[in-house]
Amino acid sequence: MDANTTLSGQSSLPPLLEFRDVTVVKDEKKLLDSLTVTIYEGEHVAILGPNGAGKSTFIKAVMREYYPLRGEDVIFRVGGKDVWHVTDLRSNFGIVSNELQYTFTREITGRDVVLSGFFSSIGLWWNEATPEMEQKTDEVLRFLEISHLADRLITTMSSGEARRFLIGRALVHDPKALILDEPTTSLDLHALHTFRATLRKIAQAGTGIIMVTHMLSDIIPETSRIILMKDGKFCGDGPKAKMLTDEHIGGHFGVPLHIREEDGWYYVTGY
Ligand SMILES: Nc1ncnc2c1ncn2[C@@H]1O[C@H](COP(=O)(O)OP(=O)(O)OP(=O)(O)O)[C@@H](O)[C@H]1O
Repeated sequence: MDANTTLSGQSSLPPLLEFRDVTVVKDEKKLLDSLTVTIYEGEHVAILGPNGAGKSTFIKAVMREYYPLRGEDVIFRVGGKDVWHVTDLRSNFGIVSNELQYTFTREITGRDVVLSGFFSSIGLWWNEATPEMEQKTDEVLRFLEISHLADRLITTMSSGEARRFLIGRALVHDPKALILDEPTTSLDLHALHTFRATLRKIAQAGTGIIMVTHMLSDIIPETSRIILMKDGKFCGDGPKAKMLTDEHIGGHFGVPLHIREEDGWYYVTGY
């Protein structure tokens, strides 16, 4: 429990995300099924679920790529507001996903990838970059300790290096939370180590981390809350130590397994 959370589990900070009874249907298939959740500002949350659970779809709903079916009880609120211009959502959420990384195939530098966060674009419209944007970009590059790589073309970087520039791109708006969709896919051990250190630094600086993953080893020690997702539904939600047990996780993924905790990190063996 962090300093901003009361014994009842309610945060004293304002809700960042409030969903009630959110159902998303595509091609006559229910991708999200009556999701109800409140995530508070500054909370570090991992949403765990097997392949096809609906994790990426949930993120798409948060970013208003998908809208829920209408209903009397439905709440679909971000930062206390029901209606958003999609670009304004960026002040609440910075997003990092593999999907996004694959779109950066053009020959632009790491610095321009970060700067492009101001335009929600892949490339840049040069004449629109203001001195304030340039300054913020430099600040983010320094914070992430990637200034020395900034002039390299993104296409010549390793996956791990490129991933950190994508985080930079997501951070230029000082979002209240960073949303990460299976962020460690294709990272080697060294890249993983650096990436995790970066995430911890962001979490400790006060930006919420909301991560969807099927890997327990992705969950940084700062994460306090685990939400379990399967078949488009949330089927468990609670403090990390209570949720990350052999019984809960084994049952959720449908395999016998053993979970071991070491220095705040969780590892799965025996499956
Ligand atoms: N636009 C769509 N139309 C129809 N079905 C879809 C659409 N998008 C996703 N799905 C289906 O919805 C289910 C959930 O997909 P989603 O990508 O959200 O799962 P996920 O939990 O992120 O999975 P993974 O861990 O494999 O990335 C899958 O069965 C997927 O095939």
